[in-house]
Amino acid sequence: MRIDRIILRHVSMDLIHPFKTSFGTMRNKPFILVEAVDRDGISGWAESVAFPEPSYNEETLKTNWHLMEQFLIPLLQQSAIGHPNEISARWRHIRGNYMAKSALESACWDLYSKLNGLTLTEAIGGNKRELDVGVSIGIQASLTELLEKIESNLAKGYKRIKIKIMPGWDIDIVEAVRLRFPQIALMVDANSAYSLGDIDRLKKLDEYGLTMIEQPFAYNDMVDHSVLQKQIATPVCLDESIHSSEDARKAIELGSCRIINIKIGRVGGIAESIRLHDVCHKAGIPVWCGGMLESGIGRAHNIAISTLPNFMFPGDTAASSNYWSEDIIEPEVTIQDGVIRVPERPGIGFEPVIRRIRDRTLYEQVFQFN
Ligand SMILES: O=C(O)CCC(=O)C1=CC=C[C@@H](O)[C@@H]1C(=O)O
Ligand SMILES: [Mg+2]
Repeated sequence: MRIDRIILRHVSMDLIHPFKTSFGTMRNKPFILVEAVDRDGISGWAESVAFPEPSYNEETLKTNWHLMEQFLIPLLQQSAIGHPNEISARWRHIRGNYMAKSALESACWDLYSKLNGLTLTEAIGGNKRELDVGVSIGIQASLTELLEKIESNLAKGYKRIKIKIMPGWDIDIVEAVRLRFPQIALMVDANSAYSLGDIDRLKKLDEYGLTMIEQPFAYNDMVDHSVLQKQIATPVCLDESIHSSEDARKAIELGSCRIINIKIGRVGGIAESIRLHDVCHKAGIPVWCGGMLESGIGRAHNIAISTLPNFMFPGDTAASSNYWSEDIIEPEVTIQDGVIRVPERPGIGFEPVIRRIRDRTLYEQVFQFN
């Protein structure tokens, strides 16, 4: 691949519904959109999933822009890239900043796929043509509103319901949801809202047949999660704690979890996501694809990674209409009976709509390659 230029755009999209978790409420999603253009004008696309505040991890939109501009793009400018698998080695001396690395590397995967007439799924080595899909529902103003949201999402066909919990919005809520919907695939995500002192409270969740309890403890913990996992039957799923395939190996070794949520951005890109998937597959630990309220472009990457064989649970890759009045891709991501059909067009398989992107771009910068 001979990249001619990389364009970074600061894009902002309004969510159609506020999304509340244990660490805050989002009403708007600002993010960095990456376009990698080759010398023949073919573009590869991806987005950074870093939030404007360091609430999910320590990265933000601004730290990402700084890392891309000052360190990561200059390393890509040094020489032509053969295969996107080579990219992570170029910046292995740069610590962390996984979401910044992932956005650039993933755009190169899309470009590489298009230049070689492959779908991103084929380039990654995926083997599925359709995916079961779940939906993640934020903390609501009341239990009534939560039950209504679950009802409406089940009616749309979603195969799994994920609800957020935090102290004061947990056991009673899960009990009421399970009472109303005794058979549904139900999971909870605590986003690190609890600590070991809450272990007796969390043990009560074992009574509700949850598919998993996601990230109950600190965003950088494995040890306390292993204490909890030994005391509950419900699988613990790690999200924020896992930044690499090495983290996954250690978490599995410690018995910290029985399931891992893979987010391409959180682990530094597609190549590392594949390595993480393979470590878990070998250890018999199933994975699924989490979401970060992405636009259709990030959603397209999530669809492709979810086609790998050890992605065993419905992911958070809900339809575009669950987030946006209008997405920035065509066609939009849609579901039929809770299933997404994997696109068979080259690359990410969805076309970015330049006019809509322009209408939502607050600032852009072009980085010319020699
Ligand atoms: O619909 C989606 O994109 C998933 C949303 C979601 O559950 C999350 C997004 C971002 C951070 C967290 O709040 C949470 C998660 O941890 O999975
Ligand atoms: Mg999570």
